[in-house]
Amino acid sequence: MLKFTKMQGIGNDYIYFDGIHQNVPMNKTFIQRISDRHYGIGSDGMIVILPSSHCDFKMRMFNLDGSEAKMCGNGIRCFSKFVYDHHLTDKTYLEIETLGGIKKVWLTLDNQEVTMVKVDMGKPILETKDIPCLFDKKTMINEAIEINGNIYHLTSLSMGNPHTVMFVDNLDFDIKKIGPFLEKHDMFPESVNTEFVQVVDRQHLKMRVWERGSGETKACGTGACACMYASYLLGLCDRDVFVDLLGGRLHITYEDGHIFMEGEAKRIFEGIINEEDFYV
Ligand SMILES: N[C@@H](CCC[C@H](N)C(=O)O)C(=O)O
Repeated sequence: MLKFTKMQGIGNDYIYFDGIHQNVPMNKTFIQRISDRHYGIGSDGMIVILPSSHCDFKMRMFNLDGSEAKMCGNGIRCFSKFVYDHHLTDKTYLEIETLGGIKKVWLTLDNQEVTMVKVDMGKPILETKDIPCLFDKKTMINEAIEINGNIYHLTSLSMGNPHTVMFVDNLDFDIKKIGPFLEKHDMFPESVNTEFVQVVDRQHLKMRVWERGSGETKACGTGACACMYASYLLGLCDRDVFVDLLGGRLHITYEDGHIFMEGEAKRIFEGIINEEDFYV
């Protein structure tokens, strides 16, 4: 039997497992089935809390299709609430090992309950070879790219995971027509998360996201950071902005070369499953 907690950060929902006190299966079939919204618990994917040799904890995260990602912004906020609420730590400053590097996290408490979480998301990476993005220039900043006979201006970067950002006049469009196409485009050998961004003013951005491995989600924390940094690079916003996503708002700042993200983290429910039920 496996204990789990379903949590969400502005609507980006994952199933969280304590992998310190129980053995958590991390194979694709199990992840796809528990994440299924009709036959499983239902989520955008799965996140596992693990011990770390040099940090407070280690996070591993998996998308809905079972693929593993190096970082998850909304996930790391809920991860941090999980370890505090489950008494795995009493610290309100944490260092968390991820496949995308060590992330520093600050918890805000209200009546001993974690409500808001701030994360140092690190330095954005622009070099195409490190995103990775197969493009014949060192960076892809507002480059006109032809896709399916249309020209799109893309800015690509890594926030530990790959993102490409496209500016649009409004967010009311059929994301299924373009999201999956960019996700699987040859230009991105490890696939990509795409942010569609509308600039409201210099302190306010709106975005929708098509996530690699999960499709359209209500929010993406690394995506909101990518969207802010791309907008900042192009001179479209200040260093301190609010990003509105379908599921809620994140506060993103750019300080001393690092991106900081702050937002809510919420528990939805807890439960116990029999692993075997998810292989049939
Ligand atoms: N929703 C996440 C990002 C999850 C991983 C992403 N789909 C990828 O494969 O890179 C976030 O909040 O950052």
